[in-house]
Parts: sequence; structure tokens; C-alpha cells
Amino acid sequence: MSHLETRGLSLSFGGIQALDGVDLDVPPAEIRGIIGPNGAGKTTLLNAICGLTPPSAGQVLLDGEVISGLKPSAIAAKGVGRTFQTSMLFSGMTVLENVMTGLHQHMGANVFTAALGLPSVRQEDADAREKALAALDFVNMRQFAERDGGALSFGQQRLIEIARALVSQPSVLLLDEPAVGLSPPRVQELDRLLRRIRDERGITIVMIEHVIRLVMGVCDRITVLNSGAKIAEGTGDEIIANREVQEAYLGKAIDAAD
Ligand SMILES: Nc1ncnc2c1ncn2[C@@H]1O[C@H](COP(=O)(O)OP(=O)(O)OP(=O)(O)O)[C@@H](O)[C@H]1O
Repeated sequence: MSHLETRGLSLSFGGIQALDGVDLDVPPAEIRGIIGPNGAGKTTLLNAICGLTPPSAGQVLLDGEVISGLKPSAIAAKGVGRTFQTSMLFSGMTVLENVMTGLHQHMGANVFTAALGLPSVRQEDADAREKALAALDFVNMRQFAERDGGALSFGQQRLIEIARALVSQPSVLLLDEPAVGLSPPRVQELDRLLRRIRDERGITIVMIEHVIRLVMGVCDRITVLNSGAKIAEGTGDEIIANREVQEAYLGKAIDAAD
């Protein structure tokens, strides 16, 4: 269970202010939705939190400790996992192996010791398999463990990506549009899975999502970005009723019917 905060997070690309002093305070085991029109800075926010694109100003704190400035691998090792907007599964590797890559930064073995086939390395590999199978179980995808990663449907791949992020037992999970391309029944499954991740694992979730029905249904609170700045924060009902949010979405009505 971790408390994630950002303070005054800013980042610009040339002349574009992609993030403009964003303050975020996500208590432990909360599901926080991040919404906003295209180009609002949502993905940039996740990239800044996980260290892929370090902020030019401001801080990211995990349980009160500043983690901005650390390398992405160090931030991941502190317990911040993430998934990406586009599917990133490797074909030519089984689903199980794909999930095991989520442990990569946590495994002690390097290529040299692995090549020697030392007993300690074999033990580490066996442990990794166990953990990966448990993660596949958790997302109800264990039966696909030996399939090729690239052969799964898009929706199945999204679940495997979540398993890959879960395998290293993060305390914070950053999800970039997990419902994109999913059919309504799959979105419902995802809704249930997200609740289980929060309730059974105590993981704090920050989720960018355009599928408003999912955001309104599952998120404890929602933060709205527009032009890199936070313009609103609150429960689903508060966000729907917020005039500034309605104006930001003008022409792309925000409603629960999505
Ligand atoms: N690597 C980059 N180089 C230059 N500009 C970038 C880069 N990444 C993002 N931007 C710009 O920063 C702004 C915010 O982009 P970002 O992708 O964070 O928005 P978003 O809210 O995630 O949008 P979408 O909903 O379309 O995914 C946009 O104007 C975008 O063009």
C-alpha cells in the first residue's frame, strides 16, 4: 500500500507545456482516474511519475520519499509498475515468459551467470516461473501460459500486460488506457479485476482512461487535466457536473453512456 504524490510537476517539450504544475495526492489503495481531452498531458504525467521522462520541475513522492530523479528501473524497484497504451507483448516468447520479463529488473542473475547455469540461477528462474504463474492466475489467464504472446487477441494481451506489471508486486500501478479496444463484457471484467487489485492486493492505481463508463464506475476519485494543468478533481458525479470540465470536453460530450 503506497501513497503517491506529485508536487508542482512540470514538463515542456520545446514550446509545448505538456505538464504545468500538477499536484496529485493519491492515498493508499485508491483507484484514481486521469481524464482529459487528447493532448491534455495524461501520458506525459505517467511518464514523469515512472521516470521515463523526468519532470523539469516539481517532485514525485512515494510514501513521502522523493523518487523523481531516479532512473525508471530504480523507480520500478521501489514499487511503481506500469502498463502502456499500445500492447507491448513480445511474440516469439510464451505468455509465461512475457510475464516473467516483468521480474527482470528484480532478478539478480546477469547474462554471464545465467549462461553458467548455476543452481542459484536455476532456483531464481523456478521462483520467477512460480510468481508469473500466480500473476496469470490472478488475471484468470493461466490457461494461456504456454501460448505465443503475439498470438493472443488484443483484449487478452491487455490482461497479460497487467499480469506482467503485477508480477513484481508493485505498490502503485500506473495504467495507460487499459480498456482501449475492449468489448463491453471485457470492460466489465477489467472493472472487476481493478477492484480486486485494489481490495485484495492493496495496490494504489492511477489509470488514464477514455472509456468513461469504466472511469465513472471504478474510480474512487478522478483528476481532470487540460493543456497540462489540473482543472478539476473529485468523485464521478462531481466531475460530470463540473462546468470547466464540460467546457474542456466541448463537442465531445462527457457522459456515462460511452
Ligand atoms: N516526446 C514528445 N515530444 C514532443 N511533444 C510531446 C512529446 N510527448 C508529448 N508531447 C506533447 O505534449 C502534449 C501532451 O501529450 P500527452 O501524450 O501527454 O497527452 P495525452 O493527454 O496523453 O493525450 P492522448 O489522450 O491523445 O493520449 C501534447 O501536446 C503532445 O503533442
